[in-house]
Amino acid sequence: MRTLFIDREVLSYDEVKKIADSLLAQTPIRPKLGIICGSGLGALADIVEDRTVIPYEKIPGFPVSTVPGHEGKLVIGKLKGKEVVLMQGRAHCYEGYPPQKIAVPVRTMKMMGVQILFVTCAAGGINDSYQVGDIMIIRDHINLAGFAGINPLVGMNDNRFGERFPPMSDAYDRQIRALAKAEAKRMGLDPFVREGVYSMMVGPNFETVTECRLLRLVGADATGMSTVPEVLVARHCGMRVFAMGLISNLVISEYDVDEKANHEEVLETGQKRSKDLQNLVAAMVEKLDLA
Ligand SMILES: O=P(O)(O)O[C@@H]1C[C@H](O)[C@@H](CO)O1
Ligand code: HPA
Repeated sequence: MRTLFIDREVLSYDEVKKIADSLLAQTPIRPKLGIICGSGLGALADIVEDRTVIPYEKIPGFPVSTVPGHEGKLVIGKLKGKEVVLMQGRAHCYEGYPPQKIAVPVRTMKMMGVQILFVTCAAGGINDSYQVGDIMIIRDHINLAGFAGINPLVGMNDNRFGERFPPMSDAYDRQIRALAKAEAKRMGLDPFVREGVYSMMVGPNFETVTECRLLRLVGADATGMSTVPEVLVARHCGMRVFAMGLISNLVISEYDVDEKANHEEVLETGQKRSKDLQNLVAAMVEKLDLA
């Protein structure tokens, strides 16, 4: 297969199938739900039972996480009795991976039988009403990296993965978002659960003040460096997607102030909210219809 990017980073349908088959051979679990854990959110793996844990280095073709807060392990097991595969940490384009490489774990999960993908991330709050520790259910995204041509679907399209021109107007599943809001309310988490628009730039630097102001102007409520490529690939291959971002910090949108965004704060906020996120995900999974 030829692409505009580095050919050897694009795995063919058969190559992805081989990875999926080799993972399934290591476990009796047949996952219908996939979960990707963002920066500092890997504690979600603690609620998975009867686990098989496979480090990404041991999965040929998988991109390996190189960033603190991303353990880099695939956890296959049961959550509330449902069979799941969870990525404890992810790889990002800013680590040097072409977006087509970020596609590999998502397509692998699809070929393992996953129908619904939960994507989580840490994000900088842009919306003035947001506070650190809020959980933002993602309603839509702005693929700013895509504006610069960074999109995992660029290249020859293999129709066995999905169609050439997938729609994205309904990328974030309305029913699952409603379930998240209902469960958050039932659990008393609603004071800090929001719903908003996530924007993605590649990073790894945090944004300038003027970039933050631009993001606010174009309608972003929070910004990050991930999630969008995974969502594009998941929708391309027909998965239902739910995504949420933990507002791990507020972006700096005033000139000449002393505060600075930093990864330590991002990880700390993840730790502080980890129980709430575990409880919310567990409650949602319990109610989710995974035929
Ligand atoms: O993987 P996510 O998007 O959760 O991680 C965010 C973006 C950067 O990797 C990092 C910055 O602190 O957190
Ligand atoms: N900007 C971009 N990505 C992020 C941020 C941020 O402020 N916080 C966590 N991930």
